[in-house]
Amino acid sequence: MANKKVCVIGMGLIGGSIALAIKKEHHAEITGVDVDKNQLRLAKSLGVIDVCAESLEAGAKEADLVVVAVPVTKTVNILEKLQQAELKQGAIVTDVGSTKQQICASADFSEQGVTFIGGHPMAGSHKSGVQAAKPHLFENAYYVLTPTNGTGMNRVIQLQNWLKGTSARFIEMAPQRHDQVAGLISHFPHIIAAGLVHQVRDAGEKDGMASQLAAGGFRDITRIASANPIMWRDILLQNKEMLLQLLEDWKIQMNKMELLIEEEDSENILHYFSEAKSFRDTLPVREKGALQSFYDLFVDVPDHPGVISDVTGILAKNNISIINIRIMETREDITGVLQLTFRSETDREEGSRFLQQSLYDTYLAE
Ligand SMILES: NC(=O)c1ccc[n+]([C@@H]2O[C@H](COP(=O)([O-])OP(=O)(O)OC[C@H]3O[C@@H](n4cnc5c(N)ncnc54)[C@H](O)[C@@H]3O)[C@@H](O)[C@H]2O)c1
Ligand SMILES: O=C(O)C(=O)C[C@]1(C(=O)O)C=C[C@@H](O)C=C1
Repeated sequence: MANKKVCVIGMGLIGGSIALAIKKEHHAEITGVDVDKNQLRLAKSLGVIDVCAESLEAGAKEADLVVVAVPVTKTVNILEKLQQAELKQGAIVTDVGSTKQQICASADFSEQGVTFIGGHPMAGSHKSGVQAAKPHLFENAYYVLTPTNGTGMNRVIQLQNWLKGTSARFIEMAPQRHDQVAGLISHFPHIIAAGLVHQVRDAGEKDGMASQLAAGGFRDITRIASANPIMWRDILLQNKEMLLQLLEDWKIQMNKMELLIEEEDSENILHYFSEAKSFRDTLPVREKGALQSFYDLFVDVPDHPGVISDVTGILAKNNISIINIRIMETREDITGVLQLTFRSETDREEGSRFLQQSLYDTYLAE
């Protein structure tokens, strides 16, 4: 799509990643808008956008596609402003918000000859800001679109075409259904993660031992508590009814567990964990979406000082980031195994290639 224009409002993690994904597939000029001028300048210097807009209205005016990527309460304000603004006839406006009902209810562009289609790429990170943006952030993730009955099929296809570079899997859903599902698998777990962190903090242990020992499991289950608090405050406020219902269900579940422990009901405690394990084990592991997925690579390493920094150095030199590294127990025939965790299949493949070029043996699990 040559000579086309895209406007991305909100130059953070998601806006930046969408802009990069669009750049991969289209020769469009991308204009960025952000209230934080530093983020906007950074986006320009990183090559995420081509132009910094002076204002929301100026940025959106000539755009064929407008993507709103700000916290969800701000999304509603911005959509209202866009409805008062001059937009290009036939443009598509979309958003990336983690909630859909209030946003979609606030978007009526019919008088402007513009189509609004709500969207939510169901992958992300606890990091914020354009510096964390990646073109492949949504690779293999579900990308929910919420067209209404009146949205032409060709408009949905056009939007999917714009977003082709995300390599995401599009799925259509009604806004209400989206908020139910996202509440269950994303919004509510966030409350629990933050709650667990509060529980440790409030225990107020003087020797700080619990924080010091908080390792593996605790860090895994609470990673998302490090996410942007403004983003999550807004999500909770917009999905109020569903979250209140889920809190009620949770209390019932915890009361049940309280009783089982009180009664030392070993059979049913075992049953509770076994059932959870069976269900958890059936969830897709190599796909993003409801659950974040990671891509592991195993590397045989000799027992030699500096080997870890050599491996990480090779990856860093080639701009491949890893999100975790673990030294696994030594096997008899070789001296050590490093488990490297990548964010995407592409990163893992590239990482493996560069390490093999440096004569490391790499392999996947199983
Ligand atoms: N982070 C995730 O994992 C994730 C995943 C999918 C969807 N989302 C959704 O994406 C949206 C953006 O999240 P993010 O993680 O990119 O946040 P972020 O904090 O990285 O970026 C948000 C950006 O929006 C800007 N902004 C705020 N108000 C603005 C306004 N009125 N006008 C212009 N710019 C404004 C901020 O300055 C910031 O640069 C949210 O709606 C969130 O629910 C987030
Ligand atoms: O991986 C993370 O850090 C996320 O929290 C990503 C996550 C999620 O809950 O899965 C968070 C909010 C978004 O709306 C979509 C994805």
